[in-house]
Amino acid sequence: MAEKKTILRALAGETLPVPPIWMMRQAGRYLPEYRATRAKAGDFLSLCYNPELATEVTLQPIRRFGFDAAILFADILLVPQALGADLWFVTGEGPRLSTIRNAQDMAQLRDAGDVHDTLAPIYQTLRNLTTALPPEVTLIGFAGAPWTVATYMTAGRGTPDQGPAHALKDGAPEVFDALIARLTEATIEYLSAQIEAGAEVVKLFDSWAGSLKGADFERYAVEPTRQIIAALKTRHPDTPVIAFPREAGENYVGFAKRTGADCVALDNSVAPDWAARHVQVEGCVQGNLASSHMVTGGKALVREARAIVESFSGGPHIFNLGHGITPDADPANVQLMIDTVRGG
Ligand SMILES: Cc1c2[nH]c(c1CCC(=O)O)Cc1[nH]c(c(CCC(=O)O)c1C)Cc1[nH]c(c(CCC(=O)O)c1C)Cc1[nH]c(c(C)c1CCC(=O)O)C2
Repeated sequence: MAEKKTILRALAGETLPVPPIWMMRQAGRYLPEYRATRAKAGDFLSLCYNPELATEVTLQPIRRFGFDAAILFADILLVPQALGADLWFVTGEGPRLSTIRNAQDMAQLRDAGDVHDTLAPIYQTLRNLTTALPPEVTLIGFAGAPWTVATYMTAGRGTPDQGPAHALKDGAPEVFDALIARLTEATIEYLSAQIEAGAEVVKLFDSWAGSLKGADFERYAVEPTRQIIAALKTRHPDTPVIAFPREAGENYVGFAKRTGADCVALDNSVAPDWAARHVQVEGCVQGNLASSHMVTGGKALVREARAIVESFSGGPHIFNLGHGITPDADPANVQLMIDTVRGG
C-alpha cells in the first residue's frame, strides 16, 4: 500500500519534518484560470452546481502549485439554499439570502434530511475528484458551522458585527435555537454524504465564532460543532475533522478537546508561539500566515512563513493561511510561500 498521505499523517498526530500545505480559497479569483472557468459557468453559483467545472477549478491550484490537499469547490451558503432559502450573489458585494426572523420563517424551511436533492451535484464533484486528483493529494470536504451559517440566514447577507443573529438569539431564543438545531442536523447529513462521495477530511468553517463570548461561545460555537463531530464519528470513525472557530482567541484553548476535532485551524490574530504552547499541545493545528502576505510578498512573507514553521515544528502542523486568499493576491507570492515552507 502507498504511504499514508502527509495531511492524514499530520491529522493523526504525527510531527512531520516539513508541514504539508494547502490554502483556504486556493481556487479563486486571484487565478486567471479560475476567472476563465467562472466566466464559462456564467456566475458563481452555476459554477458550484456544475460538477465538471467545479472539478476543474478544484484541480487548478493543484496543477499550478502542487498543494498537498484539494478543497471541494462549493460554498457554505449552499446548505441554506438546500433548506429552501433563496440565495444569490451580488457582484462586488457578496451573498444575499431570504431571512429567518420568526417561527413562520422557520416553518418554511425543509427538513434536514431533504437537502440531498439540491446538493447532489456537489457529491458528484467529489466523486469526480476521487479519480481526477493525484494519489498523494488529500481531498477535503467542508461545510459552514451552524452559528456562521445562521448569521447569514438571519441578516440575509454578510454583516460586520453579526447584529441580526445576536438580536434573534437574545430576542427569540426558541426560534434561533430551532434554526441552529436544523443547521446542525443538515450539516451532519451534508458532511456524511460528502464523506460517502469521497471526502477524506472534512472542515467546519465557523468564520464568525469570534463574535460569540462566554456562555454564548459554549452554546453556539462549541456545542453544535461537538454534536456534528460526534455524529460524524459514529458514522465515519476514520474521517478526521478540522474545526475553524475563526477569531476565537482564548477560546482556541481546549477547543479540540471540547468538540472532538482532530485539528484546530488558527486565524492570524493568534501568535504562533502562543498557539504552539496552548493549542498545539492538544493536537494538530493548521495555519496561520496572514493572507495579506499573498498580496505584499517579499522578505516579510519569507520571514513570517519561516517563523510559523519554526514555532509549530515540535508537533503536528498543516501550513495554511489564517483566512482565505483575496482576489488581489499575486500567484507568484503563493509560490514563494510554498518554496519557503518546503525549502526552508
Ligand atoms: C463566510 C463564507 C462564505 N463561503 C465560505 C465562508 C467561510 C470561510 C470564510 O470566512 O471565508 C467558504 C468557502 N467559499 C468558497 C470555498 C471553496 C473552497 C476554498 O477554496 O477554500 C469555501 C470553503 C468559495 C468561494 N465563495 C465565494 C467565492 C468568490 C465568488 C466569485 O468567484 O465571485 C469563492 C471562490 C463567495 C462568497 N461566499 C461567501 C461570501 C461572504 C462570499 C463573497 C465574498 C467574496 O466575494 O469573496 C460565504
